[in-house]
Amino acid sequence: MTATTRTPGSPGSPEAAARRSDPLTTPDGAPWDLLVVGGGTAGLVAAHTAAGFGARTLLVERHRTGGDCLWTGCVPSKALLAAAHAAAAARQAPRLGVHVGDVRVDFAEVMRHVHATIERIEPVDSPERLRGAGVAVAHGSVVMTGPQSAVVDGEPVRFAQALLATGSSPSVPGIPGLADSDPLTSDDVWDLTELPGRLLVLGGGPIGCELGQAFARLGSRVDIVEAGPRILGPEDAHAAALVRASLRADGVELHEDVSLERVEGVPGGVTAHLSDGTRLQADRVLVAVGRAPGTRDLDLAAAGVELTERGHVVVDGALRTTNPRIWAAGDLTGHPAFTHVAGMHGSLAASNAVLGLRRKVRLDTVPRVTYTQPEVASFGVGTESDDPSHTVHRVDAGEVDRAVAEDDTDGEVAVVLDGRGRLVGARVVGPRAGEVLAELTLAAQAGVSLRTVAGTIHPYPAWSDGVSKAALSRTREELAKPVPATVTRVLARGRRRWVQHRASAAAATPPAR
Ligand SMILES: Cc1cc2nc3c(=O)[nH]c(=O)nc-3n(C[C@H](O)[C@H](O)[C@H](O)COP(=O)(O)OP(=O)(O)OC[C@H]3O[C@@H](n4cnc5c(N)ncnc54)[C@H](O)[C@@H]3O)c2cc1C
Ligand SMILES: NC(=O)c1ccc[n+]([C@@H]2O[C@H](COP(=O)([O-])OP(=O)(O)OC[C@H]3O[C@@H](n4cnc5c(N)ncnc54)[C@H](O)[C@@H]3O)[C@@H](O)[C@H]2O)c1
Repeated sequence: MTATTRTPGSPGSPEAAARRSDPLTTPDGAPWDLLVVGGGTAGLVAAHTAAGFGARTLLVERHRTGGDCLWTGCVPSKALLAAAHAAAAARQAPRLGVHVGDVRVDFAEVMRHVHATIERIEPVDSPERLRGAGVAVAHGSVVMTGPQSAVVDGEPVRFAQALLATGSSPSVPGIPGLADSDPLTSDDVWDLTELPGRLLVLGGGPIGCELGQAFARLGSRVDIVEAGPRILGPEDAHAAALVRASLRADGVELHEDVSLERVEGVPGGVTAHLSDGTRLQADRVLVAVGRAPGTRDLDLAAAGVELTERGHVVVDGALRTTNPRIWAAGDLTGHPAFTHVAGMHGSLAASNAVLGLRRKVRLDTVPRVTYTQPEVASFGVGTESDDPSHTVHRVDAGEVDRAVAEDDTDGEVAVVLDGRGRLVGARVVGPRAGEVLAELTLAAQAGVSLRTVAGTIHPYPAWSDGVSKAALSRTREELAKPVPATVTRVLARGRRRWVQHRASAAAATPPAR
């Protein structure tokens, strides 16, 4: 934990290292081949890719490289969930005959684990790693001044091409009294030193459900207020129902299809007034109602880069903006806001820019995983598709022996096929759902048929047995159709006659001496 014992900003501290800037001009004064704006996942991967191809690349980051994922997103949230799920596993152990006594959570230690996790991963995303790969790194805020020019904290910089990767930040709605209640967001919840006794989570999307469950399992009394009809809106009703039941078992109070009308400060906390008349008391409010693209301060109009109504950068399938010399990747594009998308798109946009390619993004196989318990993982067409040509094959976790052995059967594997039998979507709910889904994502991406998945030997009793069973159920259904059923019956009958014929021929032949 040396980083926390140094004086912030002192020479040699991580803060000072993050602020060290390379010159904004190339050694010969020519424009940069690629200016990368933003050092989150999209910018980091783009800069590494471009420099790897020999492009003279400058990355400018205004805060700290690593972006949302490392400092305030995926990494701390999964570290917090690891502690929360460990507490829940200890509490649930008696159902397997294991008694661990009272479970005690030390929140300060949990947060030390969260920050130690960030610290262990940080070097991978560091300016030193970028410089080692041949990327020049500068600290500062970029503002565009023209189609091929910008300033970094007022200093001019010229580029042949640029790649925008400024990400997104939490939205805080203008609900009366909310701003005055000092609400937490995913940006600063990691600074908490004490577990809030009562936490009101506004928004039941992935952040609201993951953090709501985490805080409940660590000991907070949690209310989640979701304005939409149900939590985890893009997932289907069955997946949401399984997560809802699990959250309730953790003691979370869910208020779905209800909005927060106003927040009133009271001694020691707030009273939240909901549209159904409910009043909730809370010590803190955590706002998780979506994110706004980081495009406001860039003066993109000066560069000829158009924005959508919601402020996302307009990009074509090759991630080129309306300025043909400027590309964009990550959360600011409005593509699914995930680290794996930001990374893949950062790499693709950089290769397109530097090598003059026109490779296109593919969005139909983008996986999304919510790391609640049960975990929910899906891609492509949902199981509630109203296209009559789509068929859905489901396997309940109760049919998966591993789930039975672990007494964890609240889940399922479901695959969606189009009218031509192609895999166009899948959803897995249960332990390691993200890992289990990966095989199906690859199959859809590579155009591998479900019959090939069914014919692949899956280890028993792995969680992937559910995928194998779903694929086999489809194959059996295919074989039961009139034509294949007739063909297989005819083949079996013919084979039986042939075997009988050979047996009687052998019986009629005298044995050789
Ligand atoms: C709580 C939470 C949990 C999450 N969990 C997951 C998860 O489990 N899995 C997953 O795939 N995704 C997860 N995400 C989403 C994921 O973090 C983002 O999709 C991803 O980090 C986006 O990367 P990015 O590069 O587009 O943007 P960012 O990481 O936001 O990077 C943008 C960078 O640009 C810099 N910047 C902005 N403006 C300027 C400027 N003018 N000049 C210079 N620099 C600038 C910023 O300082 C920032 O460092 C989570 C998000 C949150 C909030
Ligand atoms: N596991 C993961 O991959 C993961 C985890 C967390 C976040 N993320 C990414 O971060 C993004 C942002 O997450 P998020 O959960 O903040 O946003 P979100 O947009 O995915 O969900 C926000 C939820 O808040 C609800 N909502 C909106 N306004 C509201 C209001 N005034 N009151 C109550 N509810 C309201 C919406 O109906 C929605 O259900 C996600 O879209 C996701 O891409 C990913």
